[in-house]
Amino acid sequence: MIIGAETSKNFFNDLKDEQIQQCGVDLRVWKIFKLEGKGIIDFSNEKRELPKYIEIFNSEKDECITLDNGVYVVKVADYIKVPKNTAAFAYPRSSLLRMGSTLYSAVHDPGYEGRPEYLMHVFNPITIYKYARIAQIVFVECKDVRGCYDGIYKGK
Ligand SMILES: O=c1ccn([C@H]2C[C@H](O)[C@@H](COP(=O)(O)OP(=O)(O)OP(=O)(O)O)O2)c(=O)[nH]1
Repeated sequence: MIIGAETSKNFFNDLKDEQIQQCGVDLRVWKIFKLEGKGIIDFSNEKRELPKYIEIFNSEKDECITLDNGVYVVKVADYIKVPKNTAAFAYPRSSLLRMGSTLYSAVHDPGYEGRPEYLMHVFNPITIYKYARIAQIVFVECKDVRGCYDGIYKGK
């Protein structure tokens, strides 16, 4: 079952009122990166390597950036704490889709905390202002959860 925003707003530290939606919470841009080089992914994570992240935008320092068509990684400004019996999924705001860009999200695991990073694909040039609301995250109750996330992305 989806956990509504009146509860899920408590999974964050300091949200702005505009971020609280009907059943989800809008997430703000913090940093945007271009990728340089290749990634390596395997079964055990032993060989796992991320590409180099080149920071091209930081909401703490920059007013806005215009992104040409391409692929970027976006790190959100909002620190999330996913409860133990809960998972979460982030979706692009429909306004972002209407502008010809999208975000791709993986699963936010029970027990994860941190500022998630999403893949952003720009199909039509877009100007992004600092702390722009670009995604909405929705939390769902989970049964039969097998432990909590304690991987390399926790707390970052
Ligand atoms: O699009 C997403 C979705 C999730 N997360 C956060 C929350 C999640 O709990 C954590 C790990 O995600 P996932 O389990 O998919 O990572 P992995 O590639 O399987 O790495 P690990 O081996 O650490 O599980 O990253 C993101 O940053 N971006």
